[in-house]
Amino acid sequence: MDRIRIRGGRPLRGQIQISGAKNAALPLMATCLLTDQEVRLDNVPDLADISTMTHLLVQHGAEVTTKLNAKQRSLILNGAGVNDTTAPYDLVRKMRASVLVLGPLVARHGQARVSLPGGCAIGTRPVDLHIKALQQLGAEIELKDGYIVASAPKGLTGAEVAFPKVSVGATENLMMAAALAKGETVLINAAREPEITDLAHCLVGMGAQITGIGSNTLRITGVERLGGTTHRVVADRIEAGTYAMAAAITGGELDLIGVHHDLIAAAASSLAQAGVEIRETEQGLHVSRANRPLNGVDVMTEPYPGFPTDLQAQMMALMTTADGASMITETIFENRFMHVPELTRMGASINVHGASAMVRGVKKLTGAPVMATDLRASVSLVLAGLAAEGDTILNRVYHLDRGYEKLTQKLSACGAEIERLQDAAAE
Ligand SMILES: CC(=O)N[C@H]1[C@@H](OP(=O)(O)OP(=O)(O)OC[C@H]2O[C@@H](n3ccc(=O)[nH]c3=O)[C@H](O)[C@@H]2O)O[C@H](CO)[C@@H](O)[C@@H]1O
Ligand SMILES: C=C(OP(=O)(O)O)C(=O)O
Repeated sequence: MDRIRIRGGRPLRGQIQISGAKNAALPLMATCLLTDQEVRLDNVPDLADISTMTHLLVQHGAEVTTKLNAKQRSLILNGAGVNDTTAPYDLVRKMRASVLVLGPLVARHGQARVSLPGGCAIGTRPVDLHIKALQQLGAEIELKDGYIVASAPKGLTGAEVAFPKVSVGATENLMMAAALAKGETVLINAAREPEITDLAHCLVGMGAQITGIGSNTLRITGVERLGGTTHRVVADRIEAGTYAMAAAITGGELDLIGVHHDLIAAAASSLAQAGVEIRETEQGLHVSRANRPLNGVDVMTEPYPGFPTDLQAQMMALMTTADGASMITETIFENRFMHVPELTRMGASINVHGASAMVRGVKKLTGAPVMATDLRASVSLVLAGLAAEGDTILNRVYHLDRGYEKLTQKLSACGAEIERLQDAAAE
């Protein structure tokens, strides 16, 4: 298995092009199941999760073609030939976002058999909200042999759905299903993440009728059929936030190209409180901590527009070297502190009490062999390695391949000493 070796201590300087968002591209790809016309997605990142979603859609009978040019990667998806409504365990277990095919399949094909995703390193992650809400739209659903078996032979009917808890995936699944249901669906307490807004705009491009986009109440009037569209995937705010924190932890400065301040407002505000300068430029954002101290700040994860859980591990890595203490509270997932023991092995001082971690800044981190069990925990160790004295060897690099396009190339172009060691070369 590949590893990454980092020799820390070099401030990052330069430009990083921010890729299209994984968490926007995945639901956008599922929209091809709603129509027999072509959906073209531009600015799609080259990631393992995108390949997994491609395999799943092809397994359903969709055609997926990749088009590359110097500037971007596009996918052309065609769901005209969809003839298999099963999402098998082997693909769903690799990537939980596979459950996003459930709503489109049952809405357009009247049936779906989707493996239950199960838990993962960050928590139990049930899909009860997806199931209950689809039942409210008239789908008959039973759980059988580890699968969600859904049917709606006469189609779905719009309804008022009040989510008891904010869920990104459930909002996305229901938005796609409701777009083809009869009559009006109202989604109350819907998630408002930029990836949801992006999906809504794409659906509108396909002919869906949606109002309240960007708010927590979405009104969707179903249409008989949806058509094709061309849509550009929104910039990856989590990738941008990660590189902003990489600039900060190394005491460097970076230009992040292609991202807007609004997308990372909560993280930018925490970084500003910590003493990091962030300003908008014509092309994106300039992030700088050159020659400035870093202060400890308290952070609590919340649904958008709050501080994103997907940046919690990276923020914690940053806080390990701040002046003073920082309290980091995770409210979205029950088990998202898997990075703590590894950061501690690199010299960090962190005590976890339930959902909160008290981080006391230390003068320096030291390199170590480390590994993590999920994507963002893994990248937090990369950030720690960039700042640490000596060498860090990161194992289980496949987690990073799920969510960071060209990670080592982007960082080394900005002066990081980082390389990927392939199998045999790995120590
Ligand atoms: C592919 C993708 O976009 N993944 C993101 C998405 O995941 P995902 O869509 O899985 O996350 P949700 O917003 O659904 O989860 C939020 C919370 O609700 C709970 N829950 C969710 C559904 C459900 O049916 N029942 C239930 O109890 C979850 O266990 C979790 O505690 O949003 C998360 C929260 O911003 C991000 O960390 C993930 O990166
Ligand atoms: C948790 C994440 O992804 P997923 O929901 O696909 O596991 C993530 O992107 O940090």
